Amino acid sequence: MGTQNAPLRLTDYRDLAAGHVTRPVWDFVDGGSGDERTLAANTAAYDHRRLRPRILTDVDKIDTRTALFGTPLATPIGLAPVAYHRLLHPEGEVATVRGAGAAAALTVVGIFASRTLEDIARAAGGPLWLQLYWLRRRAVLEQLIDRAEAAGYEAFVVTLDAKRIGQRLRDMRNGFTLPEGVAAVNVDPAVMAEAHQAHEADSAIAAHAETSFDRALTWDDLAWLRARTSKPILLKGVLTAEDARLAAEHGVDGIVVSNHGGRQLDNAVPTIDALEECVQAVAGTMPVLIDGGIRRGTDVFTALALGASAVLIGRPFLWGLAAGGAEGVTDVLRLATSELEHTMTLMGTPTLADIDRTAVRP
Ligand SMILES: Cc1cc2nc3c(=O)[nH]c(=O)nc-3n(C[C@H](O)[C@H](O)[C@H](O)COP(=O)(O)O)c2cc1C
Ligand SMILES: O=C(O)C(=O)c1ccccc1
Repeated sequence: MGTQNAPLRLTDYRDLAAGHVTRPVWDFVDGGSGDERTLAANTAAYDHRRLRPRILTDVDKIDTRTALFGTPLATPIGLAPVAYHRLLHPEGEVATVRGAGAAAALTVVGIFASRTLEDIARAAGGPLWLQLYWLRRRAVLEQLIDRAEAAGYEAFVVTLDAKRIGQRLRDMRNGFTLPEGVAAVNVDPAVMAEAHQAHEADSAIAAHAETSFDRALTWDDLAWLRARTSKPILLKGVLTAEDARLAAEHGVDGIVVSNHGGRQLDNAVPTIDALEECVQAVAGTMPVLIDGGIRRGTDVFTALALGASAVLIGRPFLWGLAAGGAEGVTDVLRLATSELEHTMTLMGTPTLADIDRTAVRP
């Protein structure tokens, strides 16, 4: 009676979303790089993790609240930075943050957002962070940092696993280009125009990175960013203990264990398998977030048990956005959080602080 198609799990939103976007947009969102091995491995790596539930603990009340850098969050599940939300919904990032706000969840807005940082901030009901790619034109970065701070963005996430854009065969075959009216409106148009001229033949996405990203960047350059903001800085795309340790040594405030949702280096390690060595390397000195392949409350739980402070979801919220705009995003976040609550109840861990390494079989 009309409820047969009601989504009961995050992946049900995938089916709903498919009918709302064109084939090239679907492929851009759904696809990964190379043979999509890491894309598949991110979710598969959760399949064989086994949980160790405890009995006779008081789970009458379940509490998923947490905080990052002093900002309270209703849920440890936030939204990963994604370019061009207007590919999925006419309101784009404005709808996304309205939806996230209704769930009091964190949104990491992408540098290639398709709405202005200020419009997004006005629509937001929850905390916002801004993701940056390290553009060769540092003046553009500087301007973005100032604008973001003025608009109330609370932290910066620098994505470092995209020195070049991964070899995304689906986009190459589709000759993927941005539809009319979808653009990276926060980045100096000159940066984008340069990219366009230089690499007309590539997918529109690969073209950006080819000319505008700074591939010569090293650890020493982080001092430049550190000097430009007193807000927390997180590095996204860390997959090894070595780099987690270097991040801690270079004065950043957090890391995001990520392989870019299997869209960059194919055969990169699944993120849940990389998490523990990164957590050990920073030894409690900073929050460690993780993204990639999280599709279930049990996946969120596993990541928290292995030491993550919070998790980010990418494609699942895009499915919600495509299928139902702001409400769809809220629904996805609520469903994921209620699955986490369900897992916490059955695991015997009433608060996030009760979840530890012993909850997952080695
Ligand atoms: C369509 C799409 C666009 C993305 N754009 C960006 C981006 O601009 N910057 C970034 O740091 N990560 C980007 N990502 C990667 C996400 O931040 C995140 O790492 C990934 O989606 C997590 O995996 P999941 O989709 O399996 O949850 C993008 C991912 C997707 C699916
Ligand atoms: O598609 C992506 O994953 C991504 O990170 C990106 C990079 C450059 C421009 C647009 C998106």
